[in-house]
This record gives sequence, C-alpha cells and structure tokens, in this order.
Amino acid sequence: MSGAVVVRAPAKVNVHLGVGPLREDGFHALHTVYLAVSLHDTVMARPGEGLSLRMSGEGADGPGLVPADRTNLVWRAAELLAEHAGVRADADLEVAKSIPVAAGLAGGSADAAATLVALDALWDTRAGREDLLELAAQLGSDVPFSLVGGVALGTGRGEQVSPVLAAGRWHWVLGIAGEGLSTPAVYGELDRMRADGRVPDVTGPTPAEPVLAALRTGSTTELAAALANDLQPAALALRPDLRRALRAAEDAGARAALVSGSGPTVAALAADEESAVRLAAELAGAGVFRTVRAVSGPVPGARPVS
Ligand SMILES: C[C@](O)(CO)[C@H](O)COP(=O)(O)OP(=O)(O)OC[C@H]1O[C@@H](n2ccc(N)nc2=O)[C@H](O)[C@@H]1O
Ligand SMILES: Nc1ncnc2c1ncn2[C@@H]1O[C@H](COP(=O)(O)OP(=O)(O)OP(=O)(O)O)[C@@H](O)[C@H]1O
Repeated sequence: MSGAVVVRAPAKVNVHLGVGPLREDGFHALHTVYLAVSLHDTVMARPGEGLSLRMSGEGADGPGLVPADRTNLVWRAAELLAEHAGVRADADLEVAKSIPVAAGLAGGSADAAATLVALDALWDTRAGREDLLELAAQLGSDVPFSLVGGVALGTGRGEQVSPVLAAGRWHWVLGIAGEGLSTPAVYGELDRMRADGRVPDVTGPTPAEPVLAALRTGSTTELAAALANDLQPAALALRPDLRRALRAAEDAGARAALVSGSGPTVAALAADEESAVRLAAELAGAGVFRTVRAVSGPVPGARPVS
C-alpha cells in the first residue's frame, strides 16, 4: 500500500440535455453533451483501518447537509471498488468540496469518480479503464463522465460516454442558488408536465447534433444559439425564482444562459474572460446566492494531483 493519494474531479454543465420518455427502470433515455468545467472537488485517500470519511468546504459544514456516512457516494464508491477488487475497504478519506451540493453540477458524481481513481491507486487494484467506467455507472448516471471529463456525449441514461471534438475554451458564470434541487423531483416534474400538456410529449430524446456542430466550430455565438435543456421547464416550475436569474444573466450581457442539468444552478455563457468578470458582478444578488466563474475546454476528468 502506498502513501496519500490526492485526486481532483471536475463539475459539469450539460450544454445539451435531451430527455426521452421514462423507461421501465425508472430512468429517462438521454442524449446529453457534458462539458467539464474548472470548478472541482478534491478527494484525499490515506491508508487506514476500515473506512473513515471527513467532508469539508462547500455544503459540508451545515448540519447534516452531506452525511459523511455509508450513504455518501464516496463511501459507496470505496465499498464497490473493494468488492470488485477483492480487497478490504481500508482507507481514511477526506473530501474538500468546492462544487455546491444538489446544484445540477454533478458534485457527488465528481467525488465518487475521484474516490474510484484514488483508491485504485492506494490499493493498487489495477482496475482497467473499462472496469472503472462500469463501477462508475453503478454509482450514478453522471459518474462515468466525471471519470472521463473534457467534452463528451452521454447516451443511455447518461452513463454511456464518448468523447466529442470541441475547438474552444468557454467562459461561464455559474449562478448558485441558496438551496439545492432534487434530481428525481425535477425528472418527475418533467413527466407530469409532459402528461398534462404543459410541454410537448416526446418519443425519444432530442438529438444533440446542433450543439455538437457548434462545439466543433469553437464559436461562442454558435454555442450560445445551440444550448438546450429539456429539464429547464421542470426546474423553473419547481423554482420560479430562477427565471429572474436567467433574465438577469441575459440583461447583463451573457451570450446565453440555461439551467445546468437538473438545476438550480444557472450557467451563463460569457463572450470572454473580461465579460465573465463583469457578468459575475452583475449577476450576484439577482436571485442567485453567489456566482462562481469557471472555464470549460480541455478540463480532464478525475486524475491524481501531482
Ligand atoms: C440531470 C443530470 O445531472 C444530467 O447530466 C443527470 O441525468 C442526473 O444524474 P445523476 O445525478 O447521476 O442521477 P442518478 O443518481 O443516476 O439518478 C437519480 C435519479 O434521477 C432520475 N434520472 C436520472 C438519470 C436519468 N437518465 N433519468 C432519470 O430519470 C431517476 O429518478 C434517478 O433515480
Ligand atoms: N459526496 C457527495 N457530495 C454531494 N452530495 C452527495 C454526496 N454523496 C451523496 N450525496 C447526496 O447526493 C445528492 C445530490 O448531490 P449532488 O451534489 O451530486 O447533486 P447534483 O450536482 O444535482 O447532481 P447531478 O448534477 O449529477 O444530478 C445530495 O442530496 C446529497 O445528499
């Protein structure tokens, strides 16, 4: 067994989220395009006896916000890898969170992916890439992407990821809401809206081609025009105050703004770094709790910090 291993994993924004009908397994068929952004969580794994977990940072210091027990995705990732590798789950784990909890930014998924990579190294399990992706998919639909990072197309329930070509580096301002949203609640609201005609019903997920084409050009204008999120009406139905943040982002000069994944984070696309700084200042207070600037482009997935 080696010494401490430190692994960092990124948050994501879905620049396209096409949601198909509810499947029999309780998930929805997706065509999504994930973009890793420069906001990240860090997991540190040290040798230990049994498992222990400490959480610090964003969302971890409120009473019971993210329980540091076996319900935590980090704990589940550790047990799953130990079982797969046939080793004892012995490790002291520490998670430093910067990604807000239940924000639509895949924070828990980032932690789970980082844990798989950290413990693979600490325990020297030598799990192959395919094995890690398979374990990641068991932990959550977004977890395989958190391993892969960069820019990727997600199909199936989002867990089948393949890298896609993207030519640019984009500047985002993330408007973080004070309180999170439950992912199943947002999917459930979309089903109700489709059933009662508030939004059109679908037979399959909307294809991601427009956003894929825009990503290849590297143009912010084209990306802004192609952004799409089928979950946005449902997130707005549950949190009408988010409309104010979306409008404020556009009024403050964002090229476009959309809800990230299941929300409630609003992701505003800025023309360049200077506009992002201005946008962040103007957005703060407009129905968002605080703003975080982030860059997307060649942001790697979960990987050891040297
Ligand atoms: C909204 C997104 O973040 C977009 O990338 C993801 O689809 C959510 O991914 P996640 O948080 O990893 O979600 P999971 O832990 O796999 O699933 C949580 C719950 O979300 C709903 N869910 C999730 C993924 C999917 N394709 N269809 C769903 O309906 C289901 O109710 C599921 O029980
Ligand atoms: N390590 C973790 N970090 C954050 N949340 C966790 C973690 N482990 C378990 N959870 C639980 O998972 C739920 C979703 O948290 P998370 O931050 O992953 O949401 P999210 O960013 O909206 O996810 P996604 O974008 O993948 O739908 C929270 O309610 C939290 O209690």
